[in-house]
Amino acid sequence: MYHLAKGLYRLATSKEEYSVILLGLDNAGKTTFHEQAKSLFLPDRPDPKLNTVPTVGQNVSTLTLPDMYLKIWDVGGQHSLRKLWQSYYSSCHAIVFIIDSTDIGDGFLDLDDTAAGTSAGSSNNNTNGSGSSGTTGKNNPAATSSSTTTGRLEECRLVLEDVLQNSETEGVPLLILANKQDREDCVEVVRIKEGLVKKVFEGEKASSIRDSRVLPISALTGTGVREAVDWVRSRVKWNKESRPPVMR
Ligand SMILES: Nc1nc2c(ncn2[C@@H]2O[C@H](COP(=O)(O)OP(=O)(O)OP(=O)(O)O)[C@@H](O)[C@H]2O)c(=O)[nH]1
Ligand SMILES: [Mg+2]
Repeated sequence: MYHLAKGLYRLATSKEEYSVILLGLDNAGKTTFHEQAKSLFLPDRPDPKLNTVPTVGQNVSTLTLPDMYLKIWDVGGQHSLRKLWQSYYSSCHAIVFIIDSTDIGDGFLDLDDTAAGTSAGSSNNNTNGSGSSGTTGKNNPAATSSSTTTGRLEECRLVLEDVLQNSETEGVPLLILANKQDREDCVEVVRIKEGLVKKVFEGEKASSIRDSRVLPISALTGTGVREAVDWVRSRVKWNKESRPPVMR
């Protein structure tokens, strides 16, 4: 009788739990984003700790959303730590890839384009982002020149491609966050979509076309963090047949 009652109680009170991993180069803003998400969605609404230090190892928290628990894995992005990421792939339900929009030059891989003789043409993916639908003078693609410094754009591309090419991430929803949009020197989200993201998706195997989106955020001010969590929430549910949640 006790076991039956316990079982019924568990059934009535349990929720689906999904896991999301935060990836991106070191200094991209993963831990800052994680802090803001915790302050919005942990039951005790803690103040975000914004004086972060580089992550070695992992920070984990479980956000409480109305219809699920969302477990966040915030891992270190330093070069030597990236090989550890793959151990999370098979159990994650979504990937959030965070980009420092102030450390990617002008946002276009123009040297690569010139060498390969390609342009950012139509790509075979369903990436659809939000944000402004035009470019400003400050980020006008026409102003691109091969002498423009590209920051860590190429590194970012290679790392993102490596994540997407791993068979264990196939079909997993991907949210790309163009972070640090509060800064004057940031590259706009539309440009990141048209440059880096389009390029990466052009290389993706047709079989692994995934649900994806690019959103602008400022992890430091918290702008866009709620929308990012909302997107992940809806997509892990849509994808639950491929990657079922655990009950908790
Ligand atoms: N201006 C601005 N600075 C930010 C933003 N997000 C993060 N930063 C700063 O960027 C630096 C790195 O942030 P972290 O969150 O520690 O970066 P990380 O991706 O966790 O770095 P690793 O743990 O080394 O992989 C810190 O100085 C943050 O304050 C943002 O949206 N705007
Ligand atoms: Mg960190």
